[in-house]
Amino acid sequence: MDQRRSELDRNTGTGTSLVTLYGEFTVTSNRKVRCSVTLTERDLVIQRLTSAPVGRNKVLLSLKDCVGCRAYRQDDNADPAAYLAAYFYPLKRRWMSSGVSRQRVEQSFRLAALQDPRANMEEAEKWAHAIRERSTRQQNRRDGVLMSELARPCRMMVLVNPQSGKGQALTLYNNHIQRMLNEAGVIHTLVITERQNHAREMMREADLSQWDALVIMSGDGLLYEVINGLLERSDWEEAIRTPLGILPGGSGNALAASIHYYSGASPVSSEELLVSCGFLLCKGLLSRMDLVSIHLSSSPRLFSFLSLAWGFVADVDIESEKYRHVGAARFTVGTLVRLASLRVYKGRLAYLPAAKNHNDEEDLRNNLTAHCNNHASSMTPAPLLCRPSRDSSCHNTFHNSCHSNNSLKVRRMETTPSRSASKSLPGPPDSLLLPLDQPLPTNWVVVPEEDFVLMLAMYQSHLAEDLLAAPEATLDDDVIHLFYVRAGISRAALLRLFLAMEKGAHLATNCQHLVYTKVRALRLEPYSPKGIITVDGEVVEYGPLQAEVHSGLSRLIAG
Ligand SMILES: Nc1ncnc2c1ncn2[C@@H]1O[C@H](COP(=O)(O)OP(=O)(O)OP(=O)(O)O)[C@@H](O)[C@H]1O
Repeated sequence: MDQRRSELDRNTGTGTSLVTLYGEFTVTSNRKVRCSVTLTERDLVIQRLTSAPVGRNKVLLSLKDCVGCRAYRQDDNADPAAYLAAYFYPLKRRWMSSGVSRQRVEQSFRLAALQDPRANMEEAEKWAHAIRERSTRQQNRRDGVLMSELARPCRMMVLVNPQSGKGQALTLYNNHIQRMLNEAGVIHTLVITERQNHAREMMREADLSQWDALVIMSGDGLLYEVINGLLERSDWEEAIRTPLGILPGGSGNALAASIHYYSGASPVSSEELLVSCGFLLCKGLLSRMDLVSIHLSSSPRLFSFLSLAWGFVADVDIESEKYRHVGAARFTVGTLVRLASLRVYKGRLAYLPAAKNHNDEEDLRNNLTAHCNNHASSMTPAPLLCRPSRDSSCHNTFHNSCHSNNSLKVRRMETTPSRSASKSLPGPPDSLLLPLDQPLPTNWVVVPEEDFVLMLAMYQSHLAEDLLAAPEATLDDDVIHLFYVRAGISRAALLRLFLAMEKGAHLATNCQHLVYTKVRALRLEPYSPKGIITVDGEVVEYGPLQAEVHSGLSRLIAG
C-alpha cells in the first residue's frame, strides 16, 4: 500500500502533501465500481480501480471547494454498509463560454469492509470528520473568523422575500440553497417575508440568542431593512454583531455581486451568482462590513451598507423598477431611457477627504482647530480625479465658512442635533458631522460646481450585478467611494461611462466630467425642490443630507 500511496502522490501532483487517510470503497451509485480514495491535507483523490489508464479514472477535488461531508446508513437493516457523501463546488469552465463558475460535484461511497454495521459507520464517520476538518483548515482566512468556530452546528434564519426580483426567490431557495445548507450541516429556518417592513419589525423584536446568523435572500432592500431593524434595538451594539449573510434573489443584487467579486472569482450572474454566494455562505468566513449613517433633514437617522445616490443613478434605479421582469438588465434599459431625457441636478456637495493613512487621520483631527481660522483651501487635500491636472482648480474656490469657536469637539458636543438625537436613538454616535443646518467643519472640501448629472457614494464594489462602480472598494475599508459627474457631459460620454462600468473600467475612460475621491463623510444639499435620493436602492426623504462611515460596524459572511 505504501508503494501505491507514493505512486498516488506522484500521479496526483499533490507532491509533499501528506496522505492522511486511504481506503478502497465502491461508489454508491454502482456497487461494481471500486475505487481507491485518498485524503491528503489539501485534496480528496478518487481513482477507479480498473485496468484503464490512470488519468481518465482519477478525480482530484480541492478541499477548499468542499462545503460539507456526512456519514450515514441506509434504511435497509440487512445492509451492513455505511455511506460517505462529500459535497464540492469547484470552479469549472462553463459550457460554450470562456468563463468559470462553481458547479456542484457530489462524491459518495459505500463502506462495507466489515460485517459489523457499527464498525463500518465508525469508519465512515472518521472519514467525514477528517474531510470536514481539513476543508476548514484549507480556508484562506486572512483576518476573518469562521462561523464553525463560533457556533456548531450553526443555526441560521433565512429570510426570503418571495416578491423580490422576478418573483422566483423561493424557487431558487428550493432549487439550490436548501440543499447547499443541508450539505454544509447548517440548521436553518426559512422565514418568508410577507410585506414591506416585515423584516425590519422582526429584527426589532427577535430573540437573537436563537440565531448564529441572519441570511437575506432577496435584493438589497431586505438587508437594508434588517440592518436598520437591528440598529433600532436598545441592544443595538450586540445585535449588529450578529453575522449576516446575503443571497441574490432580487434584480440588483449589488452586495451579493460585491462579495463574489471580493472572492476573486470571475464575473457571473443569475443562478451562478447564487451558487457562488451559497458556497461562500456555507464556507462561513466572517468579515467586518462598514456601515454608513445617514442624516436626513426630518426623518430619523438611518444606516446604509451599499450606496447613496442622487441624480441620474437614483432616477434610473427607481424608474427602472417597472422593468424588473428583465432581471439585472433593468438598469441597462433604465439607463437608455433616462439618457433620452438627460437633465442637470443643482445642489451643493461637500465631503471630508479620507486620510491616506492613520497618521494623516490623526493629524486631520488634531489640526481641525488650528486650521479653523485659516483659509480653508490651504489645507484641502486634492481629490483623486480622472484628470487631476484639469480639476485641481476646484480647490481654489473652496468656500466653507468657519466657526469662531476654537474647539470643534466642544462645539459638536454642545450643538450637534444629530449627536443629541443619536443619544436617544440607538446606534453609534457620529463623530465627524455637525448639524445639517450649521456650516461645514473647515477641513471639509466643498465641490465648486453646483450643476451635476449624478452623485454616487459607494461603500461596496458593485452597484448592481453587472455594474462594478467602485473596483477598489473592500468590505471594511472605512471609506466612502464618492463619484460625481459634472454637468456638461454628453449623452454619448455618459453612456460610455456606464458601459465601461460593467467591467469597472469607467475610471480609465479619461472622462473629464467624472470625479472620484475617497471620503469619510459627505454632505449634499440639493437645490431643486423635487427629486430622488436613494439609499441602498430605496427612496428616502428628498432634501439635504449628510453621511459618515462607521468602520466595520456589522459582520458579513463573505469569502
Ligand atoms: N412579501 C412581500 N411582498 C411585498 N414586498 C415585500 C415582501 N417582502 C419584503 N418586501 C419588500 O420588498 C422590498 C424590495 O425588496 P428587495 O430590494 O430585497 O428586492 P428587489 O426590489 O426585488 O431587489 P432589487 O432591489 O435588487 O431589485 C423591500 O423593501 C421589502 O421590504
